Amino acid sequence: MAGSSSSNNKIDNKGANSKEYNEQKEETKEISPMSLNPMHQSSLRPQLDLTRATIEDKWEERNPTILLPNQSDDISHLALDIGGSLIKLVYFSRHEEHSPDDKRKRSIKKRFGIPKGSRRSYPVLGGRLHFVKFETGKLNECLDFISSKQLHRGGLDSPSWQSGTRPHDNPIIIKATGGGAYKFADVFKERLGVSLDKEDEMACLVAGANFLLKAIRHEAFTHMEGQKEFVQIDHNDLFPYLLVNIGSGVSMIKVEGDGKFQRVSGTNVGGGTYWGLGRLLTKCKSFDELLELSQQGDSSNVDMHVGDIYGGMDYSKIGLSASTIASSFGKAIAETKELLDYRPEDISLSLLRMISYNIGQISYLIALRYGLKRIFFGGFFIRGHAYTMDAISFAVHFWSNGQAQAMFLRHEGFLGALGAFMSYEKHGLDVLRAHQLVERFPMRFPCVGGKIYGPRLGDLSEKISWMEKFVLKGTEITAPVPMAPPGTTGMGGFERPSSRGNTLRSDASATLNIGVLHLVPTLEEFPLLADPKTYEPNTIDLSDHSELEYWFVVLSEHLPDLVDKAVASEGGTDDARRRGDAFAHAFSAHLARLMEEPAAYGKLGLANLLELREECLREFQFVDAYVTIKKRENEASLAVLPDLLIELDSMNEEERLVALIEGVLAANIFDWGSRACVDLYHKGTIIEIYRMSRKKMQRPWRVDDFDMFKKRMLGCGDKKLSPYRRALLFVDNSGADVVLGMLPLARELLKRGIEVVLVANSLPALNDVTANELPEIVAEAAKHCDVLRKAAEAGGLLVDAMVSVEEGLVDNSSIPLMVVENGCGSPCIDFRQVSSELAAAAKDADLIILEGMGRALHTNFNACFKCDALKLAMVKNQRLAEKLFNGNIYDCVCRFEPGGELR
Ligand SMILES: Nc1ncnc2c1ncn2[C@@H]1O[C@H](COP(=O)(O)OP(=O)(O)O)[C@@H](O)[C@H]1O
Ligand SMILES: CC(C)(COP(=O)(O)O)[C@@H](O)C(=O)NCCC(=O)O
Ligand SMILES: [Mn+2]
Repeated sequence: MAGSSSSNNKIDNKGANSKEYNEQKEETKEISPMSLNPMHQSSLRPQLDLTRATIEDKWEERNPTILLPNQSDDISHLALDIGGSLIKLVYFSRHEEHSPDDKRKRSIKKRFGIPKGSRRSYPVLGGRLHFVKFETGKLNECLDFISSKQLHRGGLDSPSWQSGTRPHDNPIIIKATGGGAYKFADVFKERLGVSLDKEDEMACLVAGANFLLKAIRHEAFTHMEGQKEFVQIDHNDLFPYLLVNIGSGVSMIKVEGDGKFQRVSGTNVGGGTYWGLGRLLTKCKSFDELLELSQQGDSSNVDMHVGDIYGGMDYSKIGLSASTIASSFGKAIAETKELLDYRPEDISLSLLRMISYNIGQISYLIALRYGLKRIFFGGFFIRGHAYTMDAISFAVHFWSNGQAQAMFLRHEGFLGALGAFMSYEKHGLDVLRAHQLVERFPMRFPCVGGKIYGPRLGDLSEKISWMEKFVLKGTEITAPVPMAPPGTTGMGGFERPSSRGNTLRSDASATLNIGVLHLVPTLEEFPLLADPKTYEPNTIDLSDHSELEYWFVVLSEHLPDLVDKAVASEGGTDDARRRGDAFAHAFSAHLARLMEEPAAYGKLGLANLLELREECLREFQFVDAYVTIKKRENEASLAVLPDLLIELDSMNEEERLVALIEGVLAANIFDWGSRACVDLYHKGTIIEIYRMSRKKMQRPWRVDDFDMFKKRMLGCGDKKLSPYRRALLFVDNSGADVVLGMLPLARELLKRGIEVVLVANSLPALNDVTANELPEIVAEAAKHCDVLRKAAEAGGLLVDAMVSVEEGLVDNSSIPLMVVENGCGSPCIDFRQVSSELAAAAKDADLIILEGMGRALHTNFNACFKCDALKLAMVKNQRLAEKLFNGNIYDCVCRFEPGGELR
């Protein structure tokens, strides 16, 4: 059970000894090679130095990069909110998600004229935002942290820090808000040599809240009776709202727009009251201890209820049931009892309820007074604690007679710090939109049963050795992303919030339910989505617990095989094996956490889970787990491609079109992510399995719109429709899937005069082919096929042709075959966030072909596009087949959906 800190749960961690350790202590990290790269210099400071500025990149006429050689890098990427109880830090680290600017990319850029996003104007893009907090009483720890990471000098990746040269006439200025910005200004100057640039606290809270509500999907949620539900806020219908920030004290702010707000009220009974009174009354040593006590409490031993006054009866005339609290702490008037006669657990719970109800009630009254329909609660008093949120929600619901509802924010306590960070105008964070933000959840703290047992896990080797120590002890590991206690005690009812689990997740780095925010400038919304507002990528929402349980088992069972492949991909060395085992433990821990609290990382769909697995592999430095398999399958498939093309060419056009679609569906069987398929691969060679799969392709398929597609392609009788101009083919797996399935289809489209863009992953995921790998595969295929060769040349895919493209020598009369990356590294695709290449290529496209289970079924099965869409996949999972169309494993889907005016 979590929270049972028996001695075998504890280890001797580096610098942590065998006791629970303060998680905020951080060791100085090594400078990564990436950070030494001058390319990673940030180009901003308060005053831009434009001397000797030059313009880079001749191709980017529209938005050339401006190099500022004399621009130093000493603006801070750190902002602070120093409150009465806690110091909150938001800091930026530069981690550009770099892929080499290769020839393929350059030729695509040239063709589509893709700008480099808004990077130049907003230098904070291309990195990560981190959220950390410290107790104000332990200011030194905070100063040590800043100093160890050199955050006040622009971070460890700042060149000015590495060279040790900082111009003395240019003082370091850090944006700070909260009372401590005044109170501790001298300490910051003395210890770090920085000046705090003070920003108004209320303005920061509002700026932070507005940014989060607009830019982060699933930031706001309701919490009633233990149930968390994310609320999608319409950006155009956000204002006005009431922001209630529950810190040490409470501020209530009426927000009417960006920078348009008024602090309309507040109360001195807040988080400081709970912690302060609670400490005096219970002798607790920490806020978390106090909160944890409340979870074992029974407040009826302390509170006076209506029933206590009315002889066990309800006071129904005015709608008060016997169990309603009539007077918090009212029972303590008994003269016969002293403080020690009360259980600290009961006191803590009573206090928590008293304060939460009081804040909820006042908030509702204020919202009523100012005619505000929405109330958002922030501040660290909430601490992602289910019971606290339920109590506040209950109060709002109770006093408004169900008319109003409380909403909470995932970044609850960081509003002010985020607002202060945004006040660095040149960072341009405020122009960021949801599609440029990706939240990730790396392992950060050694955590067992929800408790932290050591300092922040700095680098990979620390992560691995921590895992190994715990494995040796046979202890259950849970992912070190804290979460709220799960479940309810069943004590529910209207008068008593029910979510009182037995565990309290550690307050690790204060990142309760929040991850690291990646700011990715190159991501865009896919322009062909019919309705971006209602688009939901996930077909399967894992909020149905049985669904989550099923996928938990599927992914857990697949792990040993995945680890074997991953380890082999890195040469099977001891180091790779250690990383592989650590990855397995880390991913299992994520799964276990999500089983307990499905909303811990935001709204969870199957696509998120599959992506988490790929990210977790990358975290343990597995660059491409299926690299060998992919290579082998590509070679085998390329060897039989010429025969297949001859066979296809001998058919009439109708037969050929069926054979091509059949071929795509049959070859989609090569999926190393499917348990059933992997078992199958032991039974024959790739080509044998491919043949077997093709033989079984009898129509009608389970979903069979082929005739509609055929009519659109070939026309009907004398009636011919104008051909498509450009098709985007979202390819899936390496080997037969792409070589024997999608390439022949691409060739047919090219022959019909349709431009083809192959859209592939930016990063590896399972055995999916990547955009980087495709030019070589196409080049091999082109050796046996003139159509492909000419098209690939025109599309700048062949090495010689690439040079010609750069020199402008390519014959533009041929129909081009191009390759673009999709911007993701997952087996699924979320069309809200795709690469700028893909977005640019989509502008003239009038046909989309989505292939494979991940892209066409797990995601986008229900997606609508502005143009025609063909969704092709073989279902390689029994449950999914049953769920989607009452079908069976190996059923095939050929779904054609006319878009735009035809729909
Ligand atoms: N680890 C913690 N230590 C102290 N207080 C905490 C902790 N976690 C949550 N809290 C609660 O959060 C309150 C502070 O919230 P915060 O939003 O940071 O306000 P402030 O800016 O006034 O410090 C505390 O008064 C306490 O109720
Ligand atoms: C990850 C995948 C979606 C990839 O499928 P693909 O897109 O390659 O057709 C698929 O392998 C999958 O759903 N696997 C888990 C289900 C199973 O093992 O049955
Ligand atoms: Mn795949």
